[in-house]
Amino acid sequence: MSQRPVRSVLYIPASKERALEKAKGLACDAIIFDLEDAVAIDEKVPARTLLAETLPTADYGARLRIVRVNGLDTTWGREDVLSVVDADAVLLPKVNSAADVDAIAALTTLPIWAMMETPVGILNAAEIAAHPRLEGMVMGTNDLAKDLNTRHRPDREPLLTSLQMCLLAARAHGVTIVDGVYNAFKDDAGLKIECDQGRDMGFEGKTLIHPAQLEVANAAFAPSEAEIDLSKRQIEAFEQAERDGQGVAVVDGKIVENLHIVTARATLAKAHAIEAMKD
Ligand SMILES: CC(C)(COP(=O)(O)OP(=O)(O)OC[C@H]1O[C@@H](n2cnc3c(N)ncnc32)[C@H](O)[C@@H]1OP(=O)(O)O)[C@@H](O)C(=O)NCCC(=O)NCCSC(=O)C[C@H](O)C(=O)O
Ligand SMILES: [Mg+2]
Repeated sequence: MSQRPVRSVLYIPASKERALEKAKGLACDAIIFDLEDAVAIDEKVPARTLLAETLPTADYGARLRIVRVNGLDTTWGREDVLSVVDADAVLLPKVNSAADVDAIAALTTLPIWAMMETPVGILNAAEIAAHPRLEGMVMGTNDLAKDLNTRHRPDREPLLTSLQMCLLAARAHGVTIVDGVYNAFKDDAGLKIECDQGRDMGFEGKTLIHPAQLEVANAAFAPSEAEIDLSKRQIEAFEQAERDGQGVAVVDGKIVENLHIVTARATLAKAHAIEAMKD
């Protein structure tokens, strides 16, 4: 899991100069500068050039800077990867196997993230997550829904198996993982439901397509005041129990063991990391 908050991961088409500028002041934890699906064919090369010029000098503060390149089987993929020097990670779309990660690893020394959005990729999630150069996974729920022939439903039931397989793989191998996008960017209520579902499942954040979605995602993936308060009380109670020679404490009528303290400490660490992002 990431030590840095990745509650809100905003896609920005790298062709849009205005959006590249605007992002410097947006409350997102991470940015995906997109050279792939958000960029029209005629704009691919100019967008790559613009991004290569922008990233070394632009101040994006503490935001994680991830560049999504075109696939290595396209005209642009290889040059895209070679052009990315100043970023925190390179994101490869439509990853199908660990061999795909090998292929991009041969072109860059930057950390690698993988889009999980093909049926073969989902079936190979464990070997992809286990790749030594892989640091993050991003669910591509639009491509996945297309390839699975599913229809979008508010409960995302047709996608749950795929989402959980990737989560299992990410958790098993200590890799960061964020949820897919919510296309209806003016529907805050629907976005909140999907963010809450993703948070409950274990995702660390959500990918977003519009600045209007940031607030909902940031709130959903941050520890709530109630969670922070409970974590503090659990730690206090457990430490007292230990001093009393006990291995278990009780808080709000529920047992608290060492494993709960691991979660409580992680909750407080995340809250602190989010606070630090504001500096
Ligand atoms: C969806 C959009 C095309 C809407 O654009 P627009 O009509 O320009 O929106 P607004 O007029 O409401 O914009 C208001 C201001 O906000 C800025 N803006 C808009 N979007 C972004 C953004 N993503 N990042 C930064 N800034 C943004 C505008 O410039 C306006 O600023 P100002 O001029 O100062 O008022 C547009 O939002 C958009 O292009 N979004 C990104 C789409 C995208 O990246 N798609 C690809 C990723 S999704 C995907 O591929 C997932 C995956 O692969 C899968 O398979 O699921
Ligand atoms: Mg996609």
